[in-house]
Amino acid sequence: MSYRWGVLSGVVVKMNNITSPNVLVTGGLGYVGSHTCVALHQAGYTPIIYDNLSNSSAAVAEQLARICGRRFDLIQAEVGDAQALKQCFADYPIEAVLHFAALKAVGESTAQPLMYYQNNVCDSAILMKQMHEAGIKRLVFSSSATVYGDPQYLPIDEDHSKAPTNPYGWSKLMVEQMMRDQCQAHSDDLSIALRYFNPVGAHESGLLGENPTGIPNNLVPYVTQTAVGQREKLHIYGNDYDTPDGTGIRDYVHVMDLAEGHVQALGQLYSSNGFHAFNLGTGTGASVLDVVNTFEAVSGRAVPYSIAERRPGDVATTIAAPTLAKARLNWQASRDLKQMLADSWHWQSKYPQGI
Ligand SMILES: NC(=O)c1ccc[n+]([C@@H]2O[C@H](COP(=O)([O-])OP(=O)(O)OC[C@H]3O[C@@H](n4cnc5c(N)ncnc54)[C@H](O)[C@@H]3O)[C@@H](O)[C@H]2O)c1
Ligand SMILES: O=c1ccn([C@@H]2O[C@H](COP(=O)(O)OP(=O)(O)O[C@H]3O[C@H](CO)[C@@H](O)[C@H](O)[C@H]3O)[C@@H](O)[C@H]2O)c(=O)[nH]1
Repeated sequence: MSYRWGVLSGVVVKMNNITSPNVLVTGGLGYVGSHTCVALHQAGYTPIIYDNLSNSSAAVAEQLARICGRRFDLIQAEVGDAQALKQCFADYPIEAVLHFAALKAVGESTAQPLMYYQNNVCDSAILMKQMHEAGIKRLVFSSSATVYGDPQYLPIDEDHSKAPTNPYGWSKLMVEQMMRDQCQAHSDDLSIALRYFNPVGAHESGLLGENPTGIPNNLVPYVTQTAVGQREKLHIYGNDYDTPDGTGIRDYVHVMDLAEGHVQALGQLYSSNGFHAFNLGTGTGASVLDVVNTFEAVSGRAVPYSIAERRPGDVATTIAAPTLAKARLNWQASRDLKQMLADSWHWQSKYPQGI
């Protein structure tokens, strides 16, 4: 059965009659959201995907069906469309919302801040209002290590000062504040912000992965696209940082580890109310040259590179303290850098142009 809500709201396709708890996944066709749909399915939840396809492709839904052996219902709509949300909450009993949908390019957010505040903050307020009206009390939000700004100490724990250095980062911190205030106002609301460090890697099948449009901003997709021949060479942004090899150090975390972190966070939402924030990272750092060398070793491909100027806004090192997530969510990253890069390469070599 399929039916329309009208031009703005898109299409709902109802295909399944499943009794496992429904979880609404906004941005479920995107990079982290799609991998999380796999982990949710494995854990016995039914993801209902809600995405406007602004930065993803409907082909991801097909890949999910291949991995999971079933199709998930897909609602193509805007998070800021209150009517579409109302209809969705009327159509499905929803246990919890996992809110991934956002714009995420730091540079673009500096050039077009209002677009970021509208899409990431205002639309999140609309989502939270509709959740409240529908009596849905559980929310897991994709936050970012970017809320901390320039590290004052390492590793960065959740109490570190919050001082975003760009509108994207502020948009994440503002949504966290809305969640905090909403939980304060409604004592039975439960919400968790997960502050990701640097998500990389792909599903082990090679059927899902990071699918950036245009020239990648992030290191790992640039490395894999260079290795597959799409880019001539990698530009390493600075080799004069105060790090052992002079290149920037980051806490890379496998996207399937992140996905499993969301499942753990959902479990926590049944036992503890109020607002909580957790870092999701490994607690160890890798430099740009570590990434290049490890990638070459696992892929057998050369990655030509040259040293370029530092990129404005970059810091030398960010590393998470992931201890709170271990203590409270019983979550710990288990996949190492080799695995992350081998899986990224598996995906990229299978789909050189993405999907
Ligand atoms: N990937 C990272 O490096 C990283 C790091 C920290 C935090 N995050 C956060 O994690 C979340 C997921 O990131 P990702 O890397 O999967 O990004 P992504 O762009 O791959 O996925 C986001 C998805 O949301 C959809 N979307 C965006 N705005 C929407 C809207 N208004 N209504 C409906 N759908 C909308 C897009 O079409 C896309 O499918 C984002 O909130 C991002 O800010 C990502
Ligand atoms: O072509 C490239 C791209 C990156 N780098 C370097 O590689 C490292 C990692 O860069 P990148 O993958 O762009 O990640 P971050 O700059 O750490 O930013 C990511 O991680 C942050 C913390 O989660 C999020 O806020 C951002 O949105 C997300 O892009 C840094 O040292 C960069 O200078 C290069 O040398 N060449």
